[in-house]
Amino acid sequence: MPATMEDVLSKSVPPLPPYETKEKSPPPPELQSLHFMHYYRSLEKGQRVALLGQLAADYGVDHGQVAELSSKLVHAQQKRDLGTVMQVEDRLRYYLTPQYKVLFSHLSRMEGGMKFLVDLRSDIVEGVTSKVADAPHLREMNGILKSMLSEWFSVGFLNLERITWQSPCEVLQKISEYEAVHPVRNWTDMKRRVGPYRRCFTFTHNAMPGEPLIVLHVALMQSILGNIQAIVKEIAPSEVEDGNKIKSAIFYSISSTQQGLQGVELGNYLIKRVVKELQGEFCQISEFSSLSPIPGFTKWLLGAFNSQIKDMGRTELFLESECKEISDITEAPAVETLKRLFTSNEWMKCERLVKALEAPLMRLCAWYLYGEKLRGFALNPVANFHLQNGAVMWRLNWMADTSPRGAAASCGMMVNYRYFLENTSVNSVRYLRVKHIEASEQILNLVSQFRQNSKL
Ligand SMILES: CC(C)(COP(=O)(O)OP(=O)(O)O)[C@@H](O)C(=O)NCCC(N)=O
Repeated sequence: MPATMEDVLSKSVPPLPPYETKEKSPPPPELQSLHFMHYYRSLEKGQRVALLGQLAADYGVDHGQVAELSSKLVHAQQKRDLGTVMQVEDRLRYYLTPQYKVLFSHLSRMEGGMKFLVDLRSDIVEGVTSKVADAPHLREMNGILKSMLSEWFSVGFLNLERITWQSPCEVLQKISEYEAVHPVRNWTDMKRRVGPYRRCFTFTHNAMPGEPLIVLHVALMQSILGNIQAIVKEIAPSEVEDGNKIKSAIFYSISSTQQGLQGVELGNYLIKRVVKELQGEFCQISEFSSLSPIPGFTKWLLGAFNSQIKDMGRTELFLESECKEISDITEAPAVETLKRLFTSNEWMKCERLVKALEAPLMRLCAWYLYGEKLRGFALNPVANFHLQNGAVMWRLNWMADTSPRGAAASCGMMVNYRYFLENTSVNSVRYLRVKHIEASEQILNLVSQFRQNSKL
């Protein structure tokens, strides 16, 4: 008779030891936790979410115990009995521990257990976002497991590894497969990314050997670049790397490889750690900046454009003079041209059109990055990531990525988020606390041009 979820859970989730013997309770038999791992892995995706929902709901906090202790605490406070208050608070702290936390702790100490927990959290994250399971309990379990993972994957337990052409082939293969920003085309491309004037760093964890947790690609240049083709398409230089030429580090791709570590902020830690590494290697290096894509801009622009056409029969995103110039160049109504613009990169081959579109698209994109918000934070996820890290929205670049991918995502524009090392902490706090976006004069000028010339 196959075991039911309830059987497996009741046998493999160890009870919270009584408060009085919490220090002396032996761990549950490893077999129990192993059984849970094997059973969980045997389930289909949908069954896993159902089990997680049941685990979260039935093996969480003992609410009865918490309620009883809470009333005891109120009573002790009313009697101003500090000794009892302290005792009851310590019990309360203990009994606010969900039962499943004991299971997670045991799993983390088992062979392959950490990777299992990271993958389990990935399923929880998917369950929470897809809302298929008991959301409040699942959200609580997601938070508990995230904070446990944040401790287990804090910087002190992470290994910074530099990937080179001499790294194991399987690691280079993984780096290539994990690249989520500028896909690696072939082994020549991969060799270029770890060759002269390039660095590739990862964080690894001893509990997940051979698994790069997050990958950062860096270009070492004489100045902060505003064009990705100059980085990813360039043929490897014949010259040997000359450290004296290196003044700037451009972070041109960063990719997290474990969805289960979402929210653990590995990207922020990796960037800051790599900055220290590069400062140690190159005494002249003084500038640190990303060269970031702007995923979602074209889609946002098309949405705003279509709703204006639908509501008013015309667009107010572009000046009349701009529409006229576009229509003169294409000998077609500006609206038709602009619609084509958002769905193909043909316009990039027409020099006059590229020139005519620069001013409007740059001011619209600056507004999209600086003005469009989600719960008060930057709507664009890449902007939000770098601003959380304390970077400055520093420079918007025209024709920065003329690949079909760059054209489709953001009409070919890219942005530099610059890390002024002495200001990142202050900028990060201001962004997270009061949602202030630190931006350069170029960005602010483009935003004020938007406010004067375009209407959403
Ligand atoms: C940008 C990335 C690396 C941030 O990862 P991380 O620091 O772990 O984010 P989080 O812990 O804040 O969720 C991650 O969101 C990612 O891989 N995004 C897709 C690729 C990209 N660079 O936009």
